[in-house]
Amino acid sequence: MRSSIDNIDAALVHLLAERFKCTQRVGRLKATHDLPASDPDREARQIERLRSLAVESDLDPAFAEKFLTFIIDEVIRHHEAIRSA
Ligand SMILES: C=C(O[C@@H]1C=C(C(=O)O)C=C[C@H]1O)C(=O)O
Repeated sequence: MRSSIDNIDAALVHLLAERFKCTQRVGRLKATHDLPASDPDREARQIERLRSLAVESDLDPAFAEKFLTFIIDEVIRHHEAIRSA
């Protein structure tokens, strides 16, 4: 069991690293085109989507929302840092 948990944790880190590579590119585009760091409509759509995927997968939707919000907050922090660099 623990070796599967280790593999899953490694996959999560790799997936997050890929996601942050994409969001860093979005952050650079936003800074270039003078767009705001955060897009609340997109965030709300993503949160709703992830909540319903969580329900389908038998994962607590409140946890899925908390997890995504945690990641998005970090992305916005990166976008603001890119903007003020
Ligand atoms: C990555 C973006 O920037 C922000 C981060 C988001 C995310 O991490 O999913 C979503 C919306 C934005 O607030 C974007 O606008 O697509």
